[in-house]
Amino acid sequence: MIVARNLTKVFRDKKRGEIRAVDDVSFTCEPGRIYGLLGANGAGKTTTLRMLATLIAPSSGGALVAGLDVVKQPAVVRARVGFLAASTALYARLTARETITYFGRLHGLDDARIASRIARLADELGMHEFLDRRVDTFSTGMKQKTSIARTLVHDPDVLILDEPTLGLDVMAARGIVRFVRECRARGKTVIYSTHIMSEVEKLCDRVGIIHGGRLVAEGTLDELRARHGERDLEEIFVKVAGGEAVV
Ligand SMILES: Nc1ncnc2c1ncn2[C@@H]1O[C@H](COP(=O)(O)OP(=O)(O)OP(=O)(O)O)[C@@H](O)[C@H]1O
Repeated sequence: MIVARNLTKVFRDKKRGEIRAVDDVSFTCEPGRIYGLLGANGAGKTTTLRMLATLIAPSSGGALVAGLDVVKQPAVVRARVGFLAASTALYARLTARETITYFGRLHGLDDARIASRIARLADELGMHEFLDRRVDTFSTGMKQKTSIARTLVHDPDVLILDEPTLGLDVMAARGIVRFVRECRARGKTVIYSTHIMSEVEKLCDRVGIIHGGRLVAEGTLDELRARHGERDLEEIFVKVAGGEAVV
């Protein structure tokens, strides 16, 4: 479960001055549910996810992730969370299996556990054909599957996925979306950031639309449709986030 309460992050930038990248954001995502964080470039999605994954500390407010406080217990939170960053780099010279093993060891897993996790993740993500090939021979889709597998090697309860289908072709993106659905069916708590409306409509149980660092609309798709008198999520998005960005 993820409970964000008044999450706020202020950056101080020499040129731009004070930037309220995330401003008073509160929401809840239950286990077995996918929460979609929808926003344009620069809206504050990545900053929100980085606070939930304990990579940066909030300026104010806080969050409970898997029942743990991100500010007071960051190391324990990290053990329970899999964070897929939008710009994950992989070591070109390692194979997929070596990459996942490396991250498994960083999480303190023994070799038998790592081998069984790799077998399972390779089944679920369709990775068997390229597990023992070097990453520098991979397509973008293969790289993304490897990044996801290394992110989830420790079988975390909470998945924090920042634009997981960015740059993928339709078939590769569908494979990732199917995998995320299966994670939900197994009871994982998933937060999924994207700017692709159709993915939110297909995948997410609740949606938060973030604009200029603020959560400008929040609820199930049906609630948002009823509240804004529109069926199409893109129309709702333009209504609530169509103005100039605040930051
Ligand atoms: N370390 C930082 N220092 C200064 N400003 C930052 C920093 N990180 C993010 N920002 C600013 O905070 C705002 C929100 O950025 P963020 O990356 O969270 O947006 P986003 O919704 O993830 O966008 P995108 O879809 O482009 O990744 C932007 O104005 C960005 O320039």
